[in-house]
Amino acid sequence: MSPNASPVSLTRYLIEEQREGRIGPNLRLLIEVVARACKSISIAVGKGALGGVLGDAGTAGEASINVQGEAQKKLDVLSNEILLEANAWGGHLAALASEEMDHCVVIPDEYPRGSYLLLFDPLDGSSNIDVNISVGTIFSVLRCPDDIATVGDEHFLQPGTAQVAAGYCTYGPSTMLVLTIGNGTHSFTLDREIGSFVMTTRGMRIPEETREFAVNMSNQRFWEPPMQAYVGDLLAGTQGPRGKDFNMRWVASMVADVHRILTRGGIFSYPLDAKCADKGGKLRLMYEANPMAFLVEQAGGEASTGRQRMLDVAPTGLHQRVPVFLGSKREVQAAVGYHTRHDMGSAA
Ligand SMILES: O=P(O)(O)OC[C@H]1O[C@](O)(COP(=O)(O)O)[C@@H](O)[C@@H]1O
Ligand SMILES: [Mg+2]
Ligand SMILES: [Mg+2]
Repeated sequence: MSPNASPVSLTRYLIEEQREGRIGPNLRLLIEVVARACKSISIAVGKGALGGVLGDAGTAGEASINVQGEAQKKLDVLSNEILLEANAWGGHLAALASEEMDHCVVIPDEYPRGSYLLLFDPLDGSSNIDVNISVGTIFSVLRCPDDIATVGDEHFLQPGTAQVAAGYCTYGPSTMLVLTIGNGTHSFTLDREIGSFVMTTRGMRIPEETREFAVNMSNQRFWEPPMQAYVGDLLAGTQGPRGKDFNMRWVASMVADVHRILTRGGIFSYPLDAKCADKGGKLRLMYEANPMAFLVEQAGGEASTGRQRMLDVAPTGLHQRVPVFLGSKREVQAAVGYHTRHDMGSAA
């Protein structure tokens, strides 16, 4: 446990925040339900091959494909079902949207309509499931407009600044929930013996400077010129204009890469490249980039598309993709600088 952490459970933390008037009882309940679902996913992930949950979803040799055109893993489908079932009874939610579903699921009329919208990436880093590397769940909470007759996908299309809560759960050597309700970013570690999340860092802070970057280098030749120039200068180290050597890490689970950056600094980027340019990027705005941007800003970092603050992007689709740069403030500003200078026509 970090020296500044108080030994409080997630439940107690949320009750304190409610007492302070920062959240209402419905948002508290919603976060508790998501956390409970994450515990179930953690158990399924932890069983691995013994639970029969590894490998691709689908039957009779036919791959199951999601709305993104990506093959689903069994755990993608199972995690999605766990989150849907946990939230289905209503009360706190009006509708849910997921990476794994084409459109939102609206809480049926027979249940009271809640005041929130929940978005999630039920299992992030799917390519790592079968090789026992950390994966995670990412979630974002928005308010549901109250002057509407029926809820639809369009009501989710709110900028990241409208998020009232965001978080992720990482299923690694330990299971950790990292949460913000707009009052700092805090981490909770699952105590498996007692079955509850216990706060292990209150107020995570990302160092402003870094010597570590995270990017999939195999895409280098597909990047735009400003990204080529930026990473070229990182690789030049002490011999180049940055004047320092950089280290590189790439887990290929956004949750794990962002968790490292929240813990010890760094910059994470999934830039625009020629392979994904027609889609706008690789990572999804509503349930990957925006919740991570909220967490990172609340920890003193920055998050950008390279050309715009991430949280200011006006969404146009539930599954919209964006380029992503996030992490240590000065390093994100440096990466954005290359894009700005390039777009202004000067040498990056
Ligand atoms: O395999 P690549 O191209 O390096 O992409 C890795 C990225 O894709 C993702 O796995 C996408 O998430 P999903 O697994 O939820 O589709 C990110 O977690 C990760 O940062
Ligand atoms: Mg993902
Ligand atoms: Mg996913």
